[in-house]
Amino acid sequence: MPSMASSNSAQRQSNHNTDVNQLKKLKAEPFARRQNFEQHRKSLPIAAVEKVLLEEVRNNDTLIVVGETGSGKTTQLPQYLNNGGYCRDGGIIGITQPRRVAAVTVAKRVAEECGVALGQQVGYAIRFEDVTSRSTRIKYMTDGLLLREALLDSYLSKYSVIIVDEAHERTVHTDVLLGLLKTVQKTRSQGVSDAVNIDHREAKNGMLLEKHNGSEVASILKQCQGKKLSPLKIIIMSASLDARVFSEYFGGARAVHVQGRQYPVDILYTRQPETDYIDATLITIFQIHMEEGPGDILVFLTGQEEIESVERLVHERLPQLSESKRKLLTFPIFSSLPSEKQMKVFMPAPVGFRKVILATNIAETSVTIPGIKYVIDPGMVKVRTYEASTGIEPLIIIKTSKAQALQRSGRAGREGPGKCYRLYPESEFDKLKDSTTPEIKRCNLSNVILHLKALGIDDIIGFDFIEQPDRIAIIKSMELLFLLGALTEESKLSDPVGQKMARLPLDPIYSKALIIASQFNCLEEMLIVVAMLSVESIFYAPREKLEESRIALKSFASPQGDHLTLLNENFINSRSVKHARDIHSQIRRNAEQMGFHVTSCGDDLLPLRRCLAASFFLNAALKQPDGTYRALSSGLTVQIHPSSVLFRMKPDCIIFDELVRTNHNYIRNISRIDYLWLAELAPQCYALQE
Ligand SMILES: Nc1ncnc2c1ncn2[C@@H]1O[C@H](COP(=O)(O)OP(=O)(O)OP(=O)(O)O)[C@@H](O)[C@H]1O
Repeated sequence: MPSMASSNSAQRQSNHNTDVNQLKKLKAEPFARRQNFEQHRKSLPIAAVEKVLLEEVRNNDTLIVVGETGSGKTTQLPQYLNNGGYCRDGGIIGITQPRRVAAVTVAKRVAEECGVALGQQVGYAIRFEDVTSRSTRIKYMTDGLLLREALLDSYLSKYSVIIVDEAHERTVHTDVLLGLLKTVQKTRSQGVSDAVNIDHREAKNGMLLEKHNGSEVASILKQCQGKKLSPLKIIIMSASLDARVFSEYFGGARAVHVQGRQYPVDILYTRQPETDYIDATLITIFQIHMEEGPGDILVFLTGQEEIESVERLVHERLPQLSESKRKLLTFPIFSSLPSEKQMKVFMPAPVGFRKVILATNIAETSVTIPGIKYVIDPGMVKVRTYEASTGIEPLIIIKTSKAQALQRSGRAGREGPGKCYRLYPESEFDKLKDSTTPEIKRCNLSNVILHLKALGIDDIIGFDFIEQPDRIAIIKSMELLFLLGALTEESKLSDPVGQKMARLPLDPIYSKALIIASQFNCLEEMLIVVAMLSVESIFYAPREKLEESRIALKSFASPQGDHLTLLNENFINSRSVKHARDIHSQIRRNAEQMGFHVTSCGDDLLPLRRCLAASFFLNAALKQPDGTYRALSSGLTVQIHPSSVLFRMKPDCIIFDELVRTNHNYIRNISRIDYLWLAELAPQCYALQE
């Protein structure tokens, strides 16, 4: 027995030792990690100018910071400002990113560097996802989200500093935000203390009271009352930005250049132009895999279809390699991929495997994807354009700008030296445009106008944009909003339609469809349709099995059209379906918060089609004798896309969701409607002639 006891005690002793050792290890691990982070932070080029930067921010209300990719701007500057006292008195440092994935991953990284739980001192907020708390002092977010916040608090009063990151991308949100920040800064520096006025104004136009319940309104008013607004510091940041444009816009603001990059990136060009960049991409992937040392590969492609096709081709070719060389894993990332799938690219590859990330320009700026050593850049990008004369928004594939090429190569060289393979000759690089045409110059402006109107900015043409959008585009977009009932004849936001549309984070036509559906008692169905329309096609039709997939689609096609077919739950592309489900639950929550009644029209889907006619009436088309269609508002001759269930049926009158321009003007997502409904449901557009 004693021996037992002694053995037990020996066992206990040994357990105790193990526990203590484990505890020591546990304590030591974060300590070692923190030391690593400290070392890493000190080694970044920006660290050498920390003091200078703080001094510049102190002396200037607006500052432009330009530095090479990976120099530490996005992750470090907010931390410097926090340490420099800019969060005293509860102020928040807000950093905007053009893309959700950057906001999320950078926030995670900075929380780790600061040794805090994500959502505490460091957090992020993106559409429908808020990972912040009362203690958050450094907040990463999308530029679109900050614009939405401005609807609630016109002075952005909780922010002491706002950093607009990747400003060179000139997304439409960035441009609108810059204009707004300029006004906010001016007002705040005039020392406006009567913040209650903002809330009265908002309460008057019904926004604030609708958005919050009574107690929230009271608490917001309390926060604002008597609080003197502090001046707002604005920092505009990018690696490849034309500092002069921003400096001029902000009245000659100072620009600071952060010199140096962390690791070199070798840029390689092809000798000749490539005729097929997909094929060249595949060859380069395998060449790197066979000939180069360890390190993951990041490939830039133009969209989901291209990514999925390269993914398939890589997998088809892999079996031709020797067993030991087959350890290659592909990971796609594009904006309509659900976030948890997007996050997979940030996970390390299993030991011995090489990761190939197939990305759109979503991974072009701000992000650090651990493990990336090689970047393949075919030099192409897909952009949406806008033709004001016809109101159509074709997606086209164009060459990248120099700024984009630099950003892409900058995704390597972040953890060690890297290589970037540009799949075009060097002489071509010299011919590229310096920067991308700002989105505001090539997009439908109806969302922007709706937003500005909701912010109380009525004079859109007179708004101080960094670059004025095309006047005709403004007028056309206002016309569209008027026809949708969002604007009054005096061009004011209508109440309640315009107010509600401004609050729904959707394309105005989709918002309108939801509003009407709540009146037609088919919101349940319309929420599904809108969610499905918000993702890339849920139907998967590989080129080599086109006929088979068409037969499969037929089995659940609705003779009334594609919108009703979307309701039949025959989900095929699980990725898109998952994403559509997420969007569905988000917009449903949104609609419920706004007091919409989510009811179903049951088996009789007639109200849903009438509702589609009442919201998509600007996209109505009539069959012509030769089987093509004439789009009623633009007068364009269009054709039903072969993927539509109505491709062969060809009804007399239809509405469509999208026009895609290839060698034809194809329309997609189509529903059969009755011609007479147009005059009945959209008389503002189709009054019947006596
Ligand atoms: N998630 C991460 N994992 C590993 N290292 C990271 C991560 N995020 C940042 N880093 C490291 O921190 C460095 C600085 O990143 P940061 O995003 O601050 O640079 P930046 O100057 O803003 O670059 P860019 O202009 O490309 O956005 C990176 O080069 C990388 O070494």
